[in-house]
Amino acid sequence: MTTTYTRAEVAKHASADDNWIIIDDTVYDVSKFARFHPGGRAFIDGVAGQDATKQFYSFHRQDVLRSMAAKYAIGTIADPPTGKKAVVKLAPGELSTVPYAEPSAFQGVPSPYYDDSHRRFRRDLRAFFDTEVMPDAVANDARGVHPSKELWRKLGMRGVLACRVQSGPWLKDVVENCGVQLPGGITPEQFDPFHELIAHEESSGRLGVPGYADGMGAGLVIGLPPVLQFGEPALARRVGREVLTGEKQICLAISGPEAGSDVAAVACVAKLSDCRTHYLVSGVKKWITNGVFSDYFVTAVVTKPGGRKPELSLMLIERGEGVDTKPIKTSYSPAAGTAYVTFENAKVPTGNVLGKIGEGFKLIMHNFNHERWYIVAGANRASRLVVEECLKWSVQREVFGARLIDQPVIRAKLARLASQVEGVQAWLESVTFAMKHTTHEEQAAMLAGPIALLKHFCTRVANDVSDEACQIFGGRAITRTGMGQVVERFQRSAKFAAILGGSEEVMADLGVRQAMRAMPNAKL
Ligand code: HEM
Repeated sequence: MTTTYTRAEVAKHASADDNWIIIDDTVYDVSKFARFHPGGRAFIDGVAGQDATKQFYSFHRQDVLRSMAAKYAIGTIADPPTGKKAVVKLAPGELSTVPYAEPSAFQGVPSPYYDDSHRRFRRDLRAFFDTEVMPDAVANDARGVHPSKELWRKLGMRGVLACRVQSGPWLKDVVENCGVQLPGGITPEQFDPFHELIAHEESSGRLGVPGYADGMGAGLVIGLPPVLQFGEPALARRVGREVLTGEKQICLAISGPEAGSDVAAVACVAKLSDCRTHYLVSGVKKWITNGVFSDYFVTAVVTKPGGRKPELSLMLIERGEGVDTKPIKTSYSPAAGTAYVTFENAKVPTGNVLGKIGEGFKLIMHNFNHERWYIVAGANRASRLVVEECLKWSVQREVFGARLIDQPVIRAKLARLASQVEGVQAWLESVTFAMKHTTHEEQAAMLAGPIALLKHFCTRVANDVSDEACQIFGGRAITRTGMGQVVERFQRSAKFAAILGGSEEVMADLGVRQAMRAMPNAKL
């Protein structure tokens, strides 16, 4: 497409049968397209021979140019308009320059937390997701198609999966023995909780496709750590390698229809066989993210029933005879693979017990702080994306003769949303710094309360972001395609983070109860 045209030349093609238009600096011949235009031909005919940039951005997202419009492009414009800023088009891997669209450290603001390795790491991950994932993610999210096996392998070999579980010897193992390369060329020794934070932000909330993004590893982030930390060494190495290279998939199966967040009420039972070589597991698990396509289920089972305090254990169950999964329809995409899992005398070798029999509750609790921290990373990044959408839309949408951004009421909403998202981010980074410099035991003692309150704060903020973004986008926020699609997907899924990993109410209560433990006999 090397041909260039002047505006005067384009203006000669100004009829319904011979219709050229300009969008940004590109010339499109839309003569044939007009009658297929989803918005009707009148709009297209109405701008024949003209620069339709402003009208185009009133009704379409930029990706329509990359997809549908591309085949009608015939050249570029020789005389771009003077005095106007060109519309920004980010290349894969480039970060947004819209204010508040990225954590401030990635918009040039000095930060004590990040160095060059983190910047390289984020850009490399962004480029990977922009080129390998985003082209299909929106369509697959809508169709409910979860990430393909090929994509999983790429996520594995490009180190994305390995960077989403807590650091440990497994990272070095898959780099040295399985050919996994970490994003941005970082080494396992360099990897720290800030790299992991970035990996969660880039792999989930930033993508704007919540169901599809959860389908790309939510089960792994919470399911694999107990195997790596508490599995027999040979089992941990085998499963760790298979899952981190993207060959196999794993999920965490704790909650059941009888027990939502009440872990002690789990009714899935494991009975030791007479020959004592295996357990037979029977019971049901519900809301198991990635369960539909997982090969492994890290499952909480009752090994000794006993009223309110049954003996709980954790086991790795492999898909096979006696294991059945079916999809649950949730308010976000089936691409997440949310499952109803049934075990019927599923045979589990005793070597697949994680930790010791009876340690289930302790093992589940072991990773709860990390799980909540990861949920905040993804959820706040999703809120931030919606703030970016709101900022862009407020500037491009004109109504009652003025831009939305010219209305004080809109500016007040934007101020509140941006401040809240930045507030969560600042606290999240300070907690991440503390995680980097403390042992697991110190984190349990010092950070359990703050992380619970942070999660509560983050999901309250997401609720506000969802609410206000809907008001800013109006009818477009409840329309699955077109301008408001990111907001529409967000408001259908923002509540997820307020429920899973400990509900908002439980988080608030836990945070205050933890504070009371440390409360001195202080008086006014
Ligand atoms: C090559 C140029 C164009 C292409 C490929 C195109 C494509 C589309 C597509 C795919 C939609 C469906 C909405 C969506 O999913 O985003 C749409 C809707 C629409 N388009 Fe276009 N369009 C073009 C140019 C224009 C222009 C220049 C105008 C106005 C002058 C326009 C006005 C509209 C309107 C009013 C709608 C309906 C929006 C709504 O439902 O709210 N289009 N167009």
